[in-house]
Amino acid sequence: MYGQIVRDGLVNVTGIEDLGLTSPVLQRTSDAFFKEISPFLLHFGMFVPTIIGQCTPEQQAKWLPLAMDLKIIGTYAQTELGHGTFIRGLETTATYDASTEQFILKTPKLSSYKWWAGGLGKTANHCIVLAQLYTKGVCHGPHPFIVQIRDTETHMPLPGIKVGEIGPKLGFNTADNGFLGFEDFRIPRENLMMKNAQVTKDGTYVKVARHGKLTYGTMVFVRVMLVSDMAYCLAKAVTIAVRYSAVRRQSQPKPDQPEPQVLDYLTQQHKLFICISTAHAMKLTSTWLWNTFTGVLADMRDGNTDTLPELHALSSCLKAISTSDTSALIEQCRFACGGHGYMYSSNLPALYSFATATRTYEGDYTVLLLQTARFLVKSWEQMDEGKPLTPTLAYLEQSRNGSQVSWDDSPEGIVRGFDAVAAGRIGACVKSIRKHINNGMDYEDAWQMTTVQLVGAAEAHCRAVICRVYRDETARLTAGCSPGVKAVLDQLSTLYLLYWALERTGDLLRFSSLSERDIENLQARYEALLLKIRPNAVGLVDAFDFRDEVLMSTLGSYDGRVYERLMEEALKTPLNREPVSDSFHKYIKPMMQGKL
Ligand SMILES: CC(C)(COP(=O)(O)OP(=O)(O)OC[C@H]1O[C@@H](n2cnc3c(N)ncnc32)[C@H](O)[C@@H]1OP(=O)(O)O)[C@@H](O)C(=O)NCCC(=O)NCCSC(=O)/C=C/CCCCCCCCCCCCC(=O)O
Ligand SMILES: Cc1cc2nc3c(=O)[nH]c(=O)nc-3n(C[C@H](O)[C@H](O)[C@H](O)COP(=O)(O)OP(=O)(O)OC[C@H]3O[C@@H](n4cnc5c(N)ncnc54)[C@H](O)[C@@H]3O)c2cc1C
Repeated sequence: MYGQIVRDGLVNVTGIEDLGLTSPVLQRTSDAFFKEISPFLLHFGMFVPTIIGQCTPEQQAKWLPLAMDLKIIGTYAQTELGHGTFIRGLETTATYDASTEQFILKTPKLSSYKWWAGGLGKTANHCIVLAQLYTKGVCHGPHPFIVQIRDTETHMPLPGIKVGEIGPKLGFNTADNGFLGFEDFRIPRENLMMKNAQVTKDGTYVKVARHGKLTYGTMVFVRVMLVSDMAYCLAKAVTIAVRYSAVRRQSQPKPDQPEPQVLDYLTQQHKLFICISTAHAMKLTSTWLWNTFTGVLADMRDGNTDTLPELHALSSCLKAISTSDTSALIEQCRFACGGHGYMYSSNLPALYSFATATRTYEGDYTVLLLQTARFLVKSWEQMDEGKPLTPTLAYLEQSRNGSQVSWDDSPEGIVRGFDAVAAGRIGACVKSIRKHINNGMDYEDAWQMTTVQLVGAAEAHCRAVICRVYRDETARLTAGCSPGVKAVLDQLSTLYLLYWALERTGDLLRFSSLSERDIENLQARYEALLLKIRPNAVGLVDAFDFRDEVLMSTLGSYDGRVYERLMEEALKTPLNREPVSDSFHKYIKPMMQGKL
């Protein structure tokens, strides 16, 4: 099994390398080899980006060619058995020994063991290790080190290294996630990645970065990438589910009528068409976020970190919401395919297990939304002090006078409605925190007592950002399209707004003049729009243009031969190699004869 995985991974990687392509393409093409992920994903997805983001030019000149030519294979080992979210609580230490100009790595107890790094179990021979940096008796917090853990010739773990595979998981089972422990393991001083902080030969710590959190930069990059990845995963899942729903005929709503395609049921359209819209919404938002990200990087290259807090807040909530929505909607696609959606050969289980993992790794959902909430509350307080708001929070101004937004069910009006909900929920959080403080709580406790509302406020902010970006980008990109294409894409973006307006009627009643009659109108418009989209549903998923080799699905193949493919796959299963399993003779027959 593992051997096949590595072979396929290398065919994929070397094929991409020969074509001179980059890691996102690796992620895309690896889908033709793996239903889950390549064992080399962490190498290209985090090890290489960390060398680029955390190393000096001299260090990059040494390590980057080795990594890009696969002369070394790396991963990213930050999480430990005892800590994943709380990076400042990581227990692995790197203590500088000036007499030898080395760092001594230690995992002082079991909970300090690195745990989870993809590819660490059996594939990688190097890794990025986040460890608490000690020099001259002072701890300077977690810093990144590049560490060789295996002999590049024999692949044996180096002396002082304990490494292995963590065992089966819900998914990601082609990633050999591993554990790693250090017993007084020495590395050269130069293996501290020194772009943002340095240690001189005599052990003096020199802070270089203009911002205290640049060590967390790789995580911001991956969070930005994952929004795009989620769009891609959801597009695959809804392609499978819509194509299957066009093939599947079931039940008889009208006597003496043939069984209809299940795609003709309004409830099926309700399950699936939001998935098509959301895939588009996430893709357009991910491109917008990527452009924001590259803009902030450019600012930081000019020494300006002022735009980093907003990027952190955006990448945190968009990663949280895109992964949460995608996990839920891929499961909805599975539900829409009945029993056959539960078959591994449908590929929906693997897509779900990948997406639901992404809701956790690279930053847990709740934790990241609270990071965004921290930025929202700070922005509200700055607005109160008359300071300017960042672009994505301009809508807070409308809440300054506290007047209720009048409901307008045009697409632009619905977008403004979501702005009002976000502003209202952030304001309610600020009010709650201030109430608790006035009642004698300190700020930290007042914050903790408001965290349920803060998570909701961050989600509302994120939803408002997605709605606005999706609406604006659709208008911009369809300006040059044919009327027919423009009409269909406008239907999808309007469906997204109507769907979420109906999901959030409580908030809209609270923070806008939405009435019960307005809700009835929204529901009627939504249902009518589902019917309008139905004729184009298969064409819309075909437009995602997934080859069968990438979709890897008995239910979603282009030719629609679902039952034949299900049976073909069933007959391949090892249990069907012999008509009678030897377990019959060993166990069942003796049991039937009372001999067990
Ligand atoms: C942020 C934490 C939760 C807390 O950190 P802490 O140090 O305690 O800070 P705070 O006290 O909370 O805040 C202090 C201030 O710092 C600001 N801050 C915090 N973080 C950042 C940041 N990242 N950037 C900037 N600023 C930041 C914060 O706002 C405060 O500011 P202020 O005082 O309010 O002004 C932190 O502990 C944390 O981040 N925890 C989460 C841990 C985590 O994310 N771990 C990830 C481990 S690695 C992992 O999980 C790997 C998984 C496998 C990945 C596989 C996929 C990889 C490749 C994907 C490539 C896909 C390609 C496909 C492309 C395509 O589809 O096209
Ligand atoms: C498939 C997979 C692959 C991974 N790959 C890697 C890898 O390659 N490299 C790597 O370093 N790591 C990796 N990880 C680890 C991953 O980054 C962590 O699991 C993730 O960051 C969550 O941290 P945790 O496990 O400590 O969860 P915890 O934070 O312990 O979460 C447990 C609960 O505590 C809650 N919680 C925690 N802190 C707070 C708070 N401040 N306020 C409110 N609630 C809170 C969470 O919301 C959650 O409900 C991987 C994980 C998975 C699942």
